[in-house]
Amino acid sequence: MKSFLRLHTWPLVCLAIAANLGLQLYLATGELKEWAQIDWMDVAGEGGSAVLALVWLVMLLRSRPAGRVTRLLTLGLACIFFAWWMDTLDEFVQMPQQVAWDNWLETAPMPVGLLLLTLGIYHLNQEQRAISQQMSKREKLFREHRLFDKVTPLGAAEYLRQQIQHALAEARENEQPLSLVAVDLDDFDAINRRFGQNEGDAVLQAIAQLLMLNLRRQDLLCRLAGDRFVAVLPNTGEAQARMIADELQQAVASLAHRTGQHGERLVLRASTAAVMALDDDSEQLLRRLNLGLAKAKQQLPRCA
Ligand SMILES: Nc1nc2c(ncn2[C@@H]2O[C@H](COP(=O)(O)OP(=O)(O)OP(=O)(O)O)[C@@H](O)[C@H]2O)c(=O)[nH]1
Repeated sequence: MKSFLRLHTWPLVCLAIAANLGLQLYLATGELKEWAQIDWMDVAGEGGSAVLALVWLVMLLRSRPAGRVTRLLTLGLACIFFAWWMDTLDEFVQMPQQVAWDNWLETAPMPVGLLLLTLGIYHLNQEQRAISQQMSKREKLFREHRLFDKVTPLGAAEYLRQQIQHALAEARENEQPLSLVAVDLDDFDAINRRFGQNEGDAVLQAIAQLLMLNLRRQDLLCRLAGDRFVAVLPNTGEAQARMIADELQQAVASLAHRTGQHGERLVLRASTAAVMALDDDSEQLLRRLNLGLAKAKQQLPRCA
């Protein structure tokens, strides 16, 4: 609970301030109703809805990683909670006849909240479709458990090798280019040492999801080893593969990953390499890719 509160301090504090401001405003302007004037059915309906909106908000914040979808859904639910909260206060406080802004406070946040929620659900849907497309590739060989990684939902090294062989054969048959891109986290070992293996696993999972979302429908992402991911890019030349590698590198650098225990923000960086298949077989192609990555790593500034 403590770590949850620490992770989501800002949205929760802002919501508490807004709810409290609403309460203070009503108390300063109106008069508390007599016990007999209170409509308890309305209190139960509107108050219950406000509580449910708050429960949804907490469930959302507990289950989702930070990002645009989470922000939109959080804002939407916060507006909906606020509208129901103000509606509930109305049952306890009699506002003067001439005051009209209380109606605005009760009704205006609701359509705004629903709009934000709709936008959030739209982007969530896009995100899920991208993940499902990647997952469906995994399901093709679902029974071959050993081919799949234990930490991320990706194919492991052997699966990657098989898929490169298939992709090479297909590329030759269709006379199309084929490229590979590798993404390798920089100084990942330090995360394991500082935060432990479980946090390291969480980072690998977040990176796997992020890379999948940034690849195209036809691409296949696998985890080659440790913190090294490889994407197979059908019908892609070297220049385009290089561009995709740069995009993936930027996506990693802008990921806002926070540790599960203390909510510390981790700054992640990755090195990338891109190669296009020439006359090589899958092993030669992977070797060239690893060489490219070793070169990129050599250019990194090293800590003393
Ligand atoms: N948490 C976690 N760590 C892993 C896993 N597989 C490998 N590792 C660790 O990943 C680290 C990889 O270390 P290195 O290859 O030196 O990579 P690095 O620290 O990113 O260094 P550079 O690549 O040179 O920047 C090692 O500490 C491995 O123990 C895994 O499944 N989970």
